[in-house]
Amino acid sequence: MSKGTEVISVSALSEFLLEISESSISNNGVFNLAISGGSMSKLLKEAFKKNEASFDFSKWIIFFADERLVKFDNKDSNFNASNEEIFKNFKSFKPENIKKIDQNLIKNPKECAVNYQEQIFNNFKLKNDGSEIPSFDLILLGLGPDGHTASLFPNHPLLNEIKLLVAPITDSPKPPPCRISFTYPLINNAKVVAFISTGESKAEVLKKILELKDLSFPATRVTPLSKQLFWFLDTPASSKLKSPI
Ligand SMILES: O=C(O)[C@H](O)[C@@H](O)[C@H](O)[C@H](O)COP(=O)(O)O
Repeated sequence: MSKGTEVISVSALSEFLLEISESSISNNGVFNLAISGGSMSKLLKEAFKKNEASFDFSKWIIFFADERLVKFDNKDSNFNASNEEIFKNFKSFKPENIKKIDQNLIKNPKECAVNYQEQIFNNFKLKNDGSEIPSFDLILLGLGPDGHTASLFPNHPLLNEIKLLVAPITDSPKPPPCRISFTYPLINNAKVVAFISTGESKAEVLKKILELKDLSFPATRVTPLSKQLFWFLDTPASSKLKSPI
C-alpha cells in the first residue's frame, strides 16, 4: 500500500478491505477495525457481499469510532445499524469481537467514554498509563456535509482534546446530542485511516478538504502519523474535484 493521501472509487472498497484485513491477520492473527455511523453500515454490507467467501470475519475485532448514547434497540444506535446491515447478515463475525459501549452507562457520558477507552486498551493488551496509544489496523470514517467526522464537529472543544483517546460529547449538533467519540490522538495513530463518503451533498465540502486543505473542517485534521490516508468516493461526491472519479 502506498504512502500519502489517495482518492479511490468506492467500487474498490471491497478489495481494499480484503487486502488490509488479510495482511493484518497474517501479521497479528486479528484485524483491529473501527467503523463509524451514518450510511457506513450499508456501504460496508455491499463491500462485504462482493467478496463474501474470501473475508475471514471470525478474526475481525470491531470498535465504533463514535457511538450515540442510546439503547441498542434504538434506531439511532450505530451498533444497531451495523447489527442490522452487517452482523446479522455475515454470520462469521464473533459477537464477543463486536466491542460495544456499556449500556448501563448511557446516562453518564464521561463514564461511558472511560469504559470504552478501557475496552480499547484491554483489547490491545496495553496499559492505560499514557505511555502508548493503541494503533488500529484501520479506522473507517464518514464525512458530514459540515466537514465533521466521527463526532468531531466544527469549532467544538473536542477538536483540541489531547489527553482522552475516547471523549464524551453532550452537545452534538447532529442528533442525538450525547455521544462518545474517538479523538485525534487515537485516530491519527491508526496504521491506516480511510474515509468513505458518497453522494452529491458531500461534493462542496470535499473540495474544501481535499484541495483547499481547509483546517476549519474537522476531517481535514485527520492526518495519520503513518501517512496512510484513503478517501473512497463515488462520482457525485467527487464531482467538484479537479479529477472526479
Ligand atoms: O454516528 C455518526 O453520526 C457518525 O459516525 C458520523 O460521523 C457520520 O459518519 C457522518 O455524519 C457521515 O454520515 P453519512 O455517511 O450518513 O453521511
